[in-house]
Amino acid sequence: MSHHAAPSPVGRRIAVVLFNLGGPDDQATVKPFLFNLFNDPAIIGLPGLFRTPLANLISSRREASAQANYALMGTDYNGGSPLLPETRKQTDALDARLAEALPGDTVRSFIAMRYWHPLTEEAATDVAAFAPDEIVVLPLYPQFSTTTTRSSLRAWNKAYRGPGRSRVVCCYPQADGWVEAQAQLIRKGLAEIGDHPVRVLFSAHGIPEKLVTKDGDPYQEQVEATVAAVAVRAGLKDHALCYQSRVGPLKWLGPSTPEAIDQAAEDKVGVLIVPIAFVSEHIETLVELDQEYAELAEEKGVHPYVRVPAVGTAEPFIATLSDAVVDALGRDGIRPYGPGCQGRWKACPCQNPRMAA
Ligand SMILES: C=CC1=C(C)c2cc3[nH]c(cc4nc(cc5[nH]c(cc1n2)c(C)c5CCC(=O)O)C(CCC(=O)O)=C4C)c(C)c3C=C
Ligand SMILES: [Fe+2]
Ligand SMILES: [Fe+2]
Repeated sequence: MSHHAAPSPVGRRIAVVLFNLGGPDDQATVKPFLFNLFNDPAIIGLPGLFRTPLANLISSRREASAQANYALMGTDYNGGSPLLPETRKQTDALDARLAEALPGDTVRSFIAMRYWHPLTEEAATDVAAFAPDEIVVLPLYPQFSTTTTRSSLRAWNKAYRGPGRSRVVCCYPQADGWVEAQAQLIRKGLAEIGDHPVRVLFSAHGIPEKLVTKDGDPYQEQVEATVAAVAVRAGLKDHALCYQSRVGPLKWLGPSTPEAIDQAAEDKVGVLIVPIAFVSEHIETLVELDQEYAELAEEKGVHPYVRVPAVGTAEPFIATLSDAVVDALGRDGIRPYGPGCQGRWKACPCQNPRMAA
């Protein structure tokens, strides 16, 4: 780890651009947020002529139930998403760490959300005004997917018209601090549970299966790589991977998280559930995992059902983000951070230019 680099004599201006999905600010912005999501060709792969009316239809149809789900997170978030405030905590921690790691440079993080404010286009304007010498693009998605990181990368490349030399971190599925942060949280969860027989259930956000089989999306491969690394680090005996948040008519990656909970019921084990593709708390952890699936587990007699928090500002995770920035400044192009894929992930953007553009 290289977070105590020598002071830079040049005093560079460095912009770190962090990608995430974004979430509504309040109940009124749930629908336009959903519209932006479903109008993304990375989410619905149809020409705009068909996609845009469909996005209108789906966002209207889902509005009321999505609003109700956002409201379940309580009044702290105005009936909207905690994603932006949680992401700000991470950028504050990252800026503090980078100020130490790169003394003499002026480093600033910018949040670029894909579907709600601060949108990628706004971040691009802010970064241009900062007039950086160097730009490091760093997704808050450890695993690369065409639906998340590539979609944001395309939006960023289209929007950014300012100065600076750019490097892109495509992914960091096995970065040391990321894996360590997960392992620490799991050990703590297991200690709280004590002697009950329990399965560690890694739950990742799903994607349609054909993105992997037909389009070569490396997401599944990279999620599996994270799970393998964390399972070794935490010394797990009984663990499984499943996929949550299925939407729409297509076949998604499986097994689904509800199916995995059924399996735990059959096997008469409790569940320690671990969000493995999200780095902060939001509707998919606070509502789907903590409320919907907790109820399902209760119904099925899966006990205990305990959920590990997302890594958030856990020290080893912020160290990974900071080290990834320092590492990226020392090389060119688009690369993963951490134990490199060394060609193991065929579709990794560093091997496969089609994935990166
Ligand atoms: C690894 C992260 C994510 C992947 C991959 C992803 C793919 C994906 N998502 C949808 C549809 C929805 N996602 C929604 C919310 C949401 N998704 C992610 C992350 C990934 N999505 C996050 C962090 C959030 C939370 C935002 C928040 O407000 O807190 C939603 C809206 C909420 C809901 O109604 O459940 C939808 C819809 C698809 C279709 C997809 C891949 C094709
Ligand atoms: Fe999603
Ligand atoms: Fe790679």
